[in-house]
Amino acid sequence: MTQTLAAATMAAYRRAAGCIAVITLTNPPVNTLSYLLRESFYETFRRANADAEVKAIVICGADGKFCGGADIKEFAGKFSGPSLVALIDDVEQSKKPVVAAIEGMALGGGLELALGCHYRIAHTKAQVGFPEVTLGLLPAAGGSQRLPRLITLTSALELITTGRRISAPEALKLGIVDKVTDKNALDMAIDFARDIIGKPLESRRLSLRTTPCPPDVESFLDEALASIRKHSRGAIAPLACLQAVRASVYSTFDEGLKKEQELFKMLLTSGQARALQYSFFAQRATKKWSMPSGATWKNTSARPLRKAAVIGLGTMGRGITVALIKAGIPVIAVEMGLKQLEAGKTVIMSMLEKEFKKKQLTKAYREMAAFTLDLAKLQEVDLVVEAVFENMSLKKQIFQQLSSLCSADAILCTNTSTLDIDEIASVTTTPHLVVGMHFFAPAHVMKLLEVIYGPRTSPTAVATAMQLAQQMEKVGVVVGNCNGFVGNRMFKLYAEQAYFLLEEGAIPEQVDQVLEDFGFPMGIFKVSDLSGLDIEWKIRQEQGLTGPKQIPGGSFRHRAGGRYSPLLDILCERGYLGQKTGQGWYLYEKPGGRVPTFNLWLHKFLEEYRELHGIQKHYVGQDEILERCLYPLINMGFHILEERIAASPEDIDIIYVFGYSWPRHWGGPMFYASMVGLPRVLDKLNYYHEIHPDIPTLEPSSLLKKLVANGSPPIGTWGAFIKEHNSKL
Ligand SMILES: CCC[C@H](O)CC(=O)SCCNC(=O)CCNC(=O)[C@H](O)C(C)(C)COP(=O)([O-])OP(=O)([O-])OC[C@H]1O[C@@H](n2cnc3c(N)ncnc32)[C@H](O)[C@@H]1OP(=O)([O-])[O-]
Repeated sequence: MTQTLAAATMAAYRRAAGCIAVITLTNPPVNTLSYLLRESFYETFRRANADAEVKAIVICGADGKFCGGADIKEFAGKFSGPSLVALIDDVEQSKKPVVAAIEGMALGGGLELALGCHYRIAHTKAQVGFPEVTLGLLPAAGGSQRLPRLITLTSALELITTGRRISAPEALKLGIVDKVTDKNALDMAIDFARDIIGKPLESRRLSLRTTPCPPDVESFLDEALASIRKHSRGAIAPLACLQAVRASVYSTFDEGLKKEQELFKMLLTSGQARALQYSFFAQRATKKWSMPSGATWKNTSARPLRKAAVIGLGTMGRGITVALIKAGIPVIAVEMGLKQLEAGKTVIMSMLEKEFKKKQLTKAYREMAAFTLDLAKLQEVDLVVEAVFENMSLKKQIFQQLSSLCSADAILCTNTSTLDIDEIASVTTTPHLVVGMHFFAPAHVMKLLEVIYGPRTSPTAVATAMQLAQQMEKVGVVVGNCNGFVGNRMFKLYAEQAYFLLEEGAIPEQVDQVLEDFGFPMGIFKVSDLSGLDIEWKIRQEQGLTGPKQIPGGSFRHRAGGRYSPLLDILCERGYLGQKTGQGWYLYEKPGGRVPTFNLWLHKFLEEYRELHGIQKHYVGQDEILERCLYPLINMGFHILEERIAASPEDIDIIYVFGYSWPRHWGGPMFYASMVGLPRVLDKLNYYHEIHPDIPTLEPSSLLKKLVANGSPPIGTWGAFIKEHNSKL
């Protein structure tokens, strides 16, 4: 019965069952309540209300989607047209019963509109929620006042402050919707509307209710405040959401609405809301990948994947196997030795058990995982992910074998985090099918996937990897081939500066505190302890910076053409590898311990180290810690853009938000730079470079200098700027 309506933005009007007006929100692709739709809705709703033959009204959305909320793009401009608050008030005050028929989704303003209706009928597959907080906002069309009046305060607070989207059956349990159907929600809503004609509506108007409260509401709200403060990592929207919900408890509905508006205006003009909304669109933009050859997501098709293989069942290989199986792709998991195979199998099966139990999936996942030592089995797979140690000769050896064992059109992926994709591809007979798939640990949990193309990688291989990312519910970002690609190449400078700061007088606790106050869940030294210092140590060895393969020519504190901090190497040589050995930058109660405590040995060692090397200790303040750690990383981001390794600043930012826990409310490193102001970033880099001329990575990139010289254009125009100036840079 749901009709496909014309693609014009409008609130379409029709009559059903004689006396029911059906208003269809129509604004593809997700029926956002844009200015045009609000204007049209205002007129259409009045028409339905004024028509004496109409006895009840049903509101639905075109193409099986009720409404995706306010149009986020409009937040950046001047507000015009009828306000959503007033429209929803009209709906609630209507003397005729109004029923929302929710299919697809009712999010943000869409759910607020539904809450203004007297009844809500939802399709069982529909989702509802208030995601505003994830955009740095709060539900500001009465949602923060109506929801707590409808359901328990605990649930309302949880949904509004986290932005969690819930299924229709859960919404029914909580009392947000009145009925759920697995048939056509619109048909049901029309029948329902006919049945309630003439019934009293007062009790259905949520604005007339009071918020039901738990007995000791004050301490409940205080506890909620403390918990939000602890978990919000500096984000202001969750706290504003709490304040709005609090107003629903202590104020009248109208006063609450006023408070909601006040808080909304404050949030809207905050940098955090801009950053989060930028991040929303940036995430979607990464799907629209392109390669320098002109190949894009639009003109390239992915290969179908029926079966995959994973080689190497260490931590990464195990996570990747689970991620593939969760995405419905059967996997042949390969190891070189029986012991490793058995160990990998045991862990993978228990991970799968947990995953499938958690999601209550009944799939026969056991049959989707096969374990073998026999590489010949790889003949039957469409894609292989190699996940062995970060060692070039080992990887080359494996790819050579793959090349002769796999079918001629199998996509060959490497999970390297730093190594040259082209060199790996060079040993195969199908270098066009070799592509990097850089997963982040734990691979079955972390959302990011860097998809790396070498100079010979075909668009089909990239499209297939990106398609696979989507199938695994990951955020894929296509990047070019260079040492460390985008994420690790930038991260290296962040870590490096942190070590330099220790040499110059800082302590790990201080550095970590500043980074955590900025919004990282963990400071760099805690992260290093958690992942194990030896990971970086091995990479340094592989790069010839330390160890038996060290390239001659450097000195103790100067290698590879610049300053070098051997602190991490020294700790590793002494066996201080982090949590797993009970000591690293911090001290732990035992090997495998999780709680970092003050490491007296390290503090003494740092003093001795400075003395031995004649390093003048200086006071390292908060600003210096933040600027020294973040600005060189950002500077490398500009190099990466300039070299076209990343196609846009959005790609870099999404890599950082999803792969490196960059606080989302700061948008990502490149957006953060634009917020701080490019001239400031440039000045500070110049300043630090002058003080530390032996750290070449502090020297500002030519792109940064050029952008500043051209008046620091907005981030959205950097792509065009780079294209235009690339030849001159
Ligand atoms: C006073 C106001 C108060 C109110 O409380 C505030 C709000 O409501 S705040 C809003 C609260 N609402 C939200 O936060 C909901 C945000 N939206 C979503 O979560 C998902 O888009 C949704 C689940 C709806 C569909 O998922 P899916 O099927 O995977 O599809 P997709 O994700 O790929 O999107 C398709 C295209 O639509 C675009 N677009 C989407 N929504 C919006 C929007 N609101 N605006 C603008 N554009 C939007 C999106 O950019 C993309 O464009 P493109 O050019 O094709 O790349």
